[in-house]
Amino acid sequence: MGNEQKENSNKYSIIIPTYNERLNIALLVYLIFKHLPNVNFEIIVVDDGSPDGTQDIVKQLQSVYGEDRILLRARPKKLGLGTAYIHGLKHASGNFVVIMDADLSHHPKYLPNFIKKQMETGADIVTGTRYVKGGGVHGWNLMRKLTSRGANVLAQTLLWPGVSDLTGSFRLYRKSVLEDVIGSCVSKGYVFQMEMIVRATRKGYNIAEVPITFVDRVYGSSKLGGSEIVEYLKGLIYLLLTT
Ligand SMILES: Nc1nc2c(ncn2[C@@H]2O[C@H](COP(=O)(O)OP(=O)(O)O[C@H]3O[C@H](CO)[C@@H](O)[C@H](O)[C@@H]3O)[C@@H](O)[C@H]2O)c(=O)[nH]1
Repeated sequence: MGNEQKENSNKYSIIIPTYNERLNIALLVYLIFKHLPNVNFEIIVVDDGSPDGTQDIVKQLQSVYGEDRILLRARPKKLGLGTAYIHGLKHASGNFVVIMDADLSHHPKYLPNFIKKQMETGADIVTGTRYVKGGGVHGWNLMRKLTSRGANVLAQTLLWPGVSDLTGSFRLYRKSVLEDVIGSCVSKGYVFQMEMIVRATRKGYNIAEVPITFVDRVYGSSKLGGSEIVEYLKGLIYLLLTT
């Protein structure tokens, strides 16, 4: 980004929810620092008492990078993705907030694109999308691809949000916008991503998109199960009736 980064006086709070991400978190943090050399940012890890000892690794990373650059805001047990973001947001000191997964499926190499896009467009939200030219998904089996595609097509058809990827979570928000929208969200699990973006469009916020390729995790396993799919369908009906 060259000169643009030097002129960028914003601060970015990167919120990373973790549950059993011991094998991924160090590489992720390394890559974030590598790809944002001239950017003012903090990383906020919201760990839900991961039994694999994710917090021990985060503490080691704090000793390397500093507790002002990596904040650990733990919760005692697994309480869901939506509330993990809310928890992280409470501790964010930046005027922009990035939300991304810990498992490297959201590659930090895209972070400069999010920042550049926001600065060029003045958007309130920049959302990573797998479903435009230049974006994609790598490493999912057919069932997972169909689930994601189906969830998006269903939501596009019923809710008309004008955003191509409703269920992705790699996003940059103006902090004030995130605080405003998050307060009206009721979802706690994965459906939270869709609710956020639908409510933001209904409130008239300006949303830009950047293509990303989502690469399935190498280490650990997805926490997306059948119960999350049922919750998604319930959430979709709820949004249909209330927005
Ligand atoms: N703190 C906390 N973190 C959690 C929890 N559940 C999951 N996470 C963390 O949230 C991130 C995403 O979890 P995954 O289980 O890896 O998600 P996924 O199945 O790959 O789903 C991804 O893609 C979906 C779209 O297809 C997204 O909807 C979803 O948010 C996520 O980005 C990871 O960093 C994981 O450790 C929780 O209850 N609490």
